[in-house]
Amino acid sequence: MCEDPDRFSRFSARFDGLLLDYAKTAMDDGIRQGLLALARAADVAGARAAMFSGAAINTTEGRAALHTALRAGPTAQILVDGRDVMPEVRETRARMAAFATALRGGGFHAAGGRVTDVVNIGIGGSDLGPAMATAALAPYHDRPRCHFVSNVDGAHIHDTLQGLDPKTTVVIVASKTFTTAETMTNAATARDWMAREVSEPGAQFVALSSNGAGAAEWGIAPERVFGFADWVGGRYSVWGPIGLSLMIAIGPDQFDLFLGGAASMDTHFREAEGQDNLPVMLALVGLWHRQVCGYPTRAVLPYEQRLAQLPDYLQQLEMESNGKRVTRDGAPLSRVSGPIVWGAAGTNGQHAFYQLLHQGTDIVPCEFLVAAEGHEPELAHHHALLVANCLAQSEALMKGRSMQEARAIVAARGLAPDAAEREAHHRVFPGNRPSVTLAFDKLTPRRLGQIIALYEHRVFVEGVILGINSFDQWGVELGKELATALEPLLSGSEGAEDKDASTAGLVAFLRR
Ligand SMILES: O=P(O)(O)OC[C@H]1O[C@H](O)[C@H](O)[C@@H](O)[C@@H]1O
Repeated sequence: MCEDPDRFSRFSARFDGLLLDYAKTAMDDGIRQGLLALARAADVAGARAAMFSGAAINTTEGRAALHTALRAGPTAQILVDGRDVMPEVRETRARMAAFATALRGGGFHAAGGRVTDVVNIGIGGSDLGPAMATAALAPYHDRPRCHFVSNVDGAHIHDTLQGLDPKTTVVIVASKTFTTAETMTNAATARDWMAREVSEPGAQFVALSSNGAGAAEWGIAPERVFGFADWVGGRYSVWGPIGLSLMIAIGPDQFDLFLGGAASMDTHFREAEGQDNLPVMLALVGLWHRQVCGYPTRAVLPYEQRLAQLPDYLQQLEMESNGKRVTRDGAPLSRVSGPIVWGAAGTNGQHAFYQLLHQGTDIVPCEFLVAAEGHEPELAHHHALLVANCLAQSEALMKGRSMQEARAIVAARGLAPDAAEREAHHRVFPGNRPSVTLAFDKLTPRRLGQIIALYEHRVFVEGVILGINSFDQWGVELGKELATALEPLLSGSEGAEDKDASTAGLVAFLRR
C-alpha cells in the first residue's frame, strides 16, 4: 500500500469538513467494487429508505428506529403509523430549550437561587451519549457544571455529590424505561441527599423518559418531564431529551448546530453515491476487515483528549447493535457478528497498548480521529505534536520495519554478532497493518454531530449487510434477571444452595 502515489485520492472520501482516509488498508478497486456490489445485493438503499420513512424496521420489538427524526429540519414531516411525529418532536425540543435557557440564565430558581450544578443520572444510552458529547464540547460550555452518574456502585454517586450544594443542584433522571435498577437506585439516593437540605426536593428533579407515568409516579411534575417515543433507541437517543444535559452545558443554539451536523450527515448518507458515501465506505471497510480478513477487534483511537469517551460510546453503539448471533428471522448467523470495539485517546494509548498493535500476533485494524485545529491557539505546539503522533502511528503500522533495517540499526551499536542478530528480531515491525483516519477541521458542535451520525449509519449499513436487527438488545436481559434474583441472596435473606458451586461460593465469601 506504500508504493501507489494516487492511493490517497483513490481511497479517501470527503464530506463538509470531514475526510475519511482508508488508503492505509489493503483495499483495492476490485475489492471495493465487490463490497459495493454486496451493499447493493443486500439492498442497503431500500433498508435506508425504510429507516428514514419511519417503517417498523426494529422487527423484534415491532417499532421504527427513527432517531433521525430528532434532528430533522423545521419543515420535515415523518409519518409513523400514518401520524406525523414531527410536531411533537419540535414541541419537546422547544420545551427543552426554554428549560435550558431558564436554567442557564437564572430564570429557574432552585432553593438556593441560581443553579450551579446539574447531575445527569442514567446508564447505557441514557449516559454515554450526553457524557461523551458534553466532554467533547467542553470549550463551548458556559453555564452550570454538568456531572454524570451511571454506576450503581455507591462510590459513583457519593463521589459526585460530595462537594455539591443540594440547594443549587438540579438532578436529571434520564431513563427511557424509568425502571432501570441502577438509575432508580441512584435517583432515590440523590433525592434523599437533597431532602436533607431542601424542603421540596422534587422541584429540582427533571425526568427524561418514554415512561411519563413512571416519572409522574416517582413524583416529578409534568412540566419537568421531557418525553420521547419508543422509536428512539437508547443508544441513539442523545439527539432528543436525553441530550438535555448537553443542551444545558452548551446552550440551545450550539445544541441546534450539533443537531444540524447530524442532519447534514443524514442527507449525505441518503444522497451520496457509492464510494463517495462516508458511512457506506466506513461500513464496507469494517466488514472487509471483520468478515473477510477475520480480524476480531477494531481499535478506536481519537487524537483528541475531549473524545476520550468516544471508544466507550462506540462500544455500546456498535456492540449492542451488531453483537448478535441470529439474523432478523431468528436463524443462526452464518457469519461472525460485528467486531469487538475498544480503544483510548492517543497519545495515551501509545504508552500502554500500542506495543501489541505494532508487534502482537493479532492484527487490529485501527481507526484514528484527528482534528487540524485545537481550541487552544496559545498551545498550538501541543497540537502539532499530537497530530504528528497520530500520523506517525498509522505510518508505522503500514510501513513497519524489515529485518534488514533492524539489522542496520543494531549494527550501529557495535554488538557481538549473536547478540546483534537476536536484538534485531525484537526490532522488526511486520507492517501492512490496516488503519483508517477520520480527519476533520475542528471539533465543533456541528462536526461532532456529523461524526456521531456517521458512526450510527455505519453500524446500520453493517447490520443490514449482516442481515441482523441492529436496534434490539436481548443479550442484556439474562444478567439483569439473575441480578434481581441474586440480590436477596447477598443481603442474606435467602440461602444460595440452589446456585452452582462457583456462584454459591462467591455469595458466601461476599456476603460477610
Ligand atoms: O434508558 P434506560 O431505560 O434506563 O436504559 C438504559 C440502558 O439499559 C439497557 O439495559 C440497555 O442495554 C441500553 O440500551 C439502555 O440504554
